[in-house]
Amino acid sequence: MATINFGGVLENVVKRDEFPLGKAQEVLKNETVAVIGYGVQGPGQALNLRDNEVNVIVGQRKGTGSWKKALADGWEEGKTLFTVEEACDKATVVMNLLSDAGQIQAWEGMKKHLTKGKTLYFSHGFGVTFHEKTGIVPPADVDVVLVAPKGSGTSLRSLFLSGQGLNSSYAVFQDATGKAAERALALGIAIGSGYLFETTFQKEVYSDLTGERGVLMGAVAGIFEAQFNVLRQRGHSPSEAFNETVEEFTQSLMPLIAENGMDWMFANCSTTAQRGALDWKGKFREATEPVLNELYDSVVSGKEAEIVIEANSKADYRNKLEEELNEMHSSELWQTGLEVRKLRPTK
Ligand SMILES: NC(=O)C1=CN([C@@H]2O[C@H](COP(=O)(O)OP(=O)(O)OC[C@H]3O[C@@H](n4cnc5c(N)ncnc54)[C@H](O)[C@@H]3O)[C@@H](O)[C@H]2O)C=CC1
Ligand SMILES: CC(=O)[C@](C)(O)C(=O)O
Ligand SMILES: [Mg+2]
Ligand SMILES: [Mg+2]
Repeated sequence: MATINFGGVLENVVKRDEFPLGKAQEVLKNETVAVIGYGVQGPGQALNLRDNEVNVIVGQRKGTGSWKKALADGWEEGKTLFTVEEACDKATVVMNLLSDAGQIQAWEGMKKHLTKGKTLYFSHGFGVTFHEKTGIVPPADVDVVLVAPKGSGTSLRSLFLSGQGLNSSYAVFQDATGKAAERALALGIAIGSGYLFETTFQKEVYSDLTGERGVLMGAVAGIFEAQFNVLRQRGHSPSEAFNETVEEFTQSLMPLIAENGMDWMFANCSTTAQRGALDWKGKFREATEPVLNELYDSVVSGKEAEIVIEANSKADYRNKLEEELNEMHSSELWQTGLEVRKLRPTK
């Protein structure tokens, strides 16, 4: 553990140099780790574990698209690729990376195999926190832990391959063996996390649902649409509206924020821009803070969980999501984006 001063607040975090991969491998050396679900997080975590020489198998519904993806990634049926229940049976560490709605449907079948001393792992606090809606109540004699990478499984894999890592939170919900925290950290390091910060299942799900509905996805999508629309309505060309809303943000200014913070990005823009942005920033904060509070309340009340469970438990939930993403894809905004991306010079 390292104590870091985050802008005046002290917090304990776990870095790779204090919990090196060798230590994680030692903790996991007698474990059979089953990654259940091969959607987005499944491949990222399973492939990183495999490359880190952890004894890992995959459990997935046979014949699905994800099953085929697992085969294509080199998992072998009957050797390292099994049905969900078979993998849970063989495993000592069960990593539940099914979709949050899928976890509800698969739970009874998985629970049978969670015998004394095993570890049950999640990458989201959803199922356990909203147990009244999900029915996910782990047996008392298993360790229950969480490692939640703060980003897409796709990035978890690509950053691992480039020698970097995504930060993750970790939590212990139930420590039946006295080893739950050590196991959580070992798994966190072995899946390729950057640094790990401690949380609880409840705090993880509250912050995660807020973040993705808010700034990370919902808000950014909404504010892009709003500004693009205003510029188009005021007579600007698609090129101008798109470049001034999205392309400049992702290609020029966002990387500067990532590199050295918001003030650094501001400092690299004109004094004209700085003056105006500093003046308007407060207005945007005030306009959005009530919306974010409304969102947080909706998360805490369980309403967001209910909506997700109801929608994503339907047989055709993927078609419905795809339809909505297609609508986004075919909008003038994102069709402009498609063309603008093609116009990016290549080396
Ligand atoms: N997508 C991401 O990058 C992130 C996901 N998470 C969390 O990780 C977990 C997994 O998420 P994703 O990878 O996005 O899941 P996903 O939506 O890609 O689904 C994963 C797998 O679940 C399987 N599945 C769905 N319903 C099933 C059922 N009834 N029975 C058996 N299998 C079923 C699907 O075949 C699929 O392969 C979730 O708890 C999610 O909140 C956390 C951080 C980021
Ligand atoms: C990628 C991630 O961490 C999200 C946005 O919370 C999710 O996919 O659920
Ligand atoms: Mg998240
Ligand atoms: Mg999430």
